[in-house]
Amino acid sequence: MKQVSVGICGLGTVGSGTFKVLTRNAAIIAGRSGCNIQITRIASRTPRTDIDLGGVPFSTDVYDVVNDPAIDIVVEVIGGYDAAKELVLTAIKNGKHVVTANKALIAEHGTEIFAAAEKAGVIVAYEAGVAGGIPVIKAIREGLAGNRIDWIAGIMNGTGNFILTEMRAGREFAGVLEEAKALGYAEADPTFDVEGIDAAHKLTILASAGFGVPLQFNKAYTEGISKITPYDIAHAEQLGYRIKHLGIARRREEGIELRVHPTLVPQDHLIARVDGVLNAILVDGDAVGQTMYYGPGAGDEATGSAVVADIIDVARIVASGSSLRVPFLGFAPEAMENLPVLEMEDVQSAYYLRISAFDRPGVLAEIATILSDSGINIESIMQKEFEVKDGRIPVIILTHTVQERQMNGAIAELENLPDIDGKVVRIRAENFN
Ligand SMILES: NC(=O)c1ccc[n+]([C@@H]2O[C@H](COP(=O)([O-])OP(=O)(O)OC[C@H]3O[C@@H](n4cnc5c(N)ncnc54)[C@H](O)[C@@H]3O)[C@@H](O)[C@H]2O)c1
Ligand SMILES: N[C@@H](CCO)C(=O)O
Ligand code: NA
Repeated sequence: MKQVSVGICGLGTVGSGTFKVLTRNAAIIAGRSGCNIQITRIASRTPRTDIDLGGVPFSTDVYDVVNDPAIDIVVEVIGGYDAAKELVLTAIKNGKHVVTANKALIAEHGTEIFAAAEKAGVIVAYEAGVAGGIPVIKAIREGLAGNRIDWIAGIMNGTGNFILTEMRAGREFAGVLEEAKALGYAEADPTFDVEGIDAAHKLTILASAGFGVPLQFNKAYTEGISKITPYDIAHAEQLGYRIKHLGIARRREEGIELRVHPTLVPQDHLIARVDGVLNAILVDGDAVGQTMYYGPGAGDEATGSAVVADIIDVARIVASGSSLRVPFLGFAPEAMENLPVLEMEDVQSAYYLRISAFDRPGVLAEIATILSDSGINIESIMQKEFEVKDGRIPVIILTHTVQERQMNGAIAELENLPDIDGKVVRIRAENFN
């Protein structure tokens, strides 16, 4: 049996989950991989006294792992950018395969890292970075390899979904975020979760693997959930929708839509039922139609499950000596297409609007005229007399799909009306057609 030696860098949530899964399921893993996979070194800045490392040498310097000539696979689960990038590039230079859970690193520096790995003839695997334990990278790069993928959309941040789920049950934003941090779901900087940056990292990777376009995180549109109010959650429900924080990547002839924002989804769609820390990714392929991948998007052993699957993949390839590998982003580098990422003004979406109108006769007609003159069709409109407060009444509108540019123009006109008070609240809506 081929010996494969693994070194783990970072013994936090994911590092410890990986250690536990690899250790507990060693016999199953040996059976599946045909290899004797052993953890031979662990390094992490903060030692853990709560885990029995079974005599595996531990140090606080990750370069004890990266520079150990006996190690075949380096697992990078320290997180962050600079130190992680340096670690990964050094491991590659040292001829080691890398398994990482670091989507920020791949989304922002993947092009450089993959090029270095290609040159060195080593593998960089990152399944754990996208939707944690859900094998969605495997599904897209391998299971759906025969399809032209047209769009990918989903809940790709567990912390954000946990917050929205608990807010629907009446809890306050800040308290739920504290709980998500304590449960180990949140990023080191939780604004990455709340403001959609983490989801945009994952979406960037999914779009590349799905469409065969370069990683373009800096072009992704990112809007968080911190401005979502219980009022809008309740009114979306009354319209038959639920608010979810979605990443949406759509391939159109003229380019790629790449956007993360709160989104109204139909209550009877499966995705509306995905609650708590769970994630779900919908992938639409021309041959297969819509498929959905659902499961835990964060957590120690759930994420460890994906890290270990990548380790097994690498071990099988190392053991077989095969040079035929799944390309890092699912397409041969020379087959990647330089499709542009569309400006946000060019994306197409339906919209939920909340307008604070002075309760005067004719105001609804004024609103309807502006929307209709802008080519925007109204799907439904809601106004409740009993909600009048300080002479203002909320008007809730759901529109059909339009170009964001049209909507921006209409909103600017609405906000100029003397009968409208303050800013119009807009939340995009999606029907997955
Ligand atoms: N927590 C999750 O559920 C989850 C899920 C998927 C992906 N991820 C990703 O996995 C990575 C790790 O996340 P985590 O939640 O395990 O973080 P964590 O903070 O729990 O663990 C990171 C560990 O690495 C150590 N570390 C950090 N920098 C170091 C350095 N320069 N040298 C040595 N040790 C260092 C820290 O001391 C800590 O023990 C991140 O990239 C994160 O985005 C996390
Ligand atoms: N902070 C991330 C971890 C998993 O990538 C989340 O909540 O989804
Ligand atoms: Na995954």
